[in-house]
Amino acid sequence: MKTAEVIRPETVNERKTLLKISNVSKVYNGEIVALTDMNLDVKEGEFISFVGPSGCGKSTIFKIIAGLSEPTTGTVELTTQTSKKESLDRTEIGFVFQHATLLPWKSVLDNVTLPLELKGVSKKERQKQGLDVLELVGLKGYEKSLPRQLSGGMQMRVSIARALVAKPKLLLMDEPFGALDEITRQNLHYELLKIWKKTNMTVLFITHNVFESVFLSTKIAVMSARPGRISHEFEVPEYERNEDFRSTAEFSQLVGQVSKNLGH
Ligand SMILES: Nc1ncnc2c1ncn2[C@@H]1O[C@H](COP(=O)(O)OP(=O)(O)OP(=O)(O)O)[C@@H](O)[C@H]1O
Repeated sequence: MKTAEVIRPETVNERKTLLKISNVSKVYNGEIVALTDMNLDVKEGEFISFVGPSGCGKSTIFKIIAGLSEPTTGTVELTTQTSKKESLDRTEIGFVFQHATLLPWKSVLDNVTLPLELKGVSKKERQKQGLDVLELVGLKGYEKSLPRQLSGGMQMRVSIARALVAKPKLLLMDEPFGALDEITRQNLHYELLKIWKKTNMTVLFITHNVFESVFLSTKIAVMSARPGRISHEFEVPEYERNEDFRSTAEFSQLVGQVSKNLGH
């Protein structure tokens, strides 16, 4: 079994494991080997970014974690459950995609509360939880708006709110800010970090942007070219994430380290 090279700061994370990916491989149609021998331990409360070349299997591992696809070999365990034997409890996993994928005819509030409606939660309770989560993402007052009346960044906030409304333990974000302009993207970085701290969630985040991965994460998982596996893990020390952090020597050094190991 190949193991990833772990580049650690002095402090070692002692938190409980939330998700364990063990020797996962995925072969599509009996011929396309998307993942091979992938291993990763995710601790509660971590924010892990996945970076790697296009087609290395980042979305594939997210689909396996979410229970939307089965691994060909290996296991993904969320606390005590194993996706090989039974699907993960989806209510504990939220998913945010690159595009907001909102229903255009439904109001912001109705979009956000859709997962609760599907679970049969009463209208009164749905509205309460929906308004709470809209406040959390900074969209208080927009509950009656339609998606087309919002900017791309605001639509993404709605999409994040919809994923948060069911109070997931684990949030999977597949290039959520990839289609946004740089200023909106940076504003959302701060918002997302605030939400992450406030909710104590565990976040897994796919990005092609190394700067973004260093700014947001507690750990960066670098994946090799297809067939993908984790080739390096970088733990990011607990710097205060503010505008100054982006111009520090530590930030540039981490960006350099991660970039140097991409594509290996
Ligand atoms: N349903 C599928 N059937 C067949 N092949 C697939 C399927 N889904 C993904 N693949 C292939 O598996 C490989 C990994 O795809 P995946 O989308 O997981 O990569 P990725 O790292 O997320 O890519 P990108 O960064 O471009 O979004 C690619 O070669 C892709 O073409």
